[in-house]
Amino acid sequence: MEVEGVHHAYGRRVVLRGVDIRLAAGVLCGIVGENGAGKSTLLKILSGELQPTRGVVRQGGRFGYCPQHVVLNDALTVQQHLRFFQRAYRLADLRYAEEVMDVLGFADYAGERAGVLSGGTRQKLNVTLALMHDPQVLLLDEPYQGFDWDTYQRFWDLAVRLRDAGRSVLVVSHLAYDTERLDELWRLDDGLLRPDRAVAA
Ligand SMILES: Nc1ncnc2c1ncn2[C@@H]1O[C@H](COP(=O)(O)OP(=O)(O)OP(=O)(O)O)[C@@H](O)[C@H]1O
Repeated sequence: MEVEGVHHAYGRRVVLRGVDIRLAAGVLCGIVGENGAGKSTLLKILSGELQPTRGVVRQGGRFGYCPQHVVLNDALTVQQHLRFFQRAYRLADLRYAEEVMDVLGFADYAGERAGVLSGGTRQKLNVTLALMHDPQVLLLDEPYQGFDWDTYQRFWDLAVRLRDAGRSVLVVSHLAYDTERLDELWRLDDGLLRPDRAVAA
């Protein structure tokens, strides 16, 4: 995925002022920035949910997008969500989804309606729905919000595993914890992305 000169404004509020980034295969990349810096706006543009005011986004292959705000249907069970997305992604089975559920530790909730799940469990489902078709490019907006410590650790293990399997993983957060797990770290500030630290992979 390649992004060149992306600008975005909401009315007169300019949020992005020329963002460039290249997300290579087999790279685990982080973007940090203060609240309101424009991180979610950038991810919405990368995922195609939002059209930039100006600039180019080039992407190839399957991608998975985990939005910051969980989008679930409270009346449907976890299993029904998986089936719905299985159809949308045209998957033959749910084996990989079930593997991700095991890693995130919520396989026991398959029969529960989304409306009764705890915030952290809703987020686990949100992440699973973004991952279950094994995308080549993964865009994760504050993916570990509400996770307990164990799940948080397992989430990072999974992110590293996906990176090692050649996927591009982009994690956006307002907190820069665990930066040693990342290959690249960028800071979004004043509408521009600047390298915070670059580690040779
Ligand atoms: N639909 C919108 N209309 C108008 N302004 C918006 C809209 N969405 C976001 N903004 C504004 O754009 C700026 C960037 O918002 P964005 O959600 O991208 O920031 P963020 O870095 O993801 O913040 P946070 O860490 O709090 O999630 C903020 O000032 C926000 O108020």
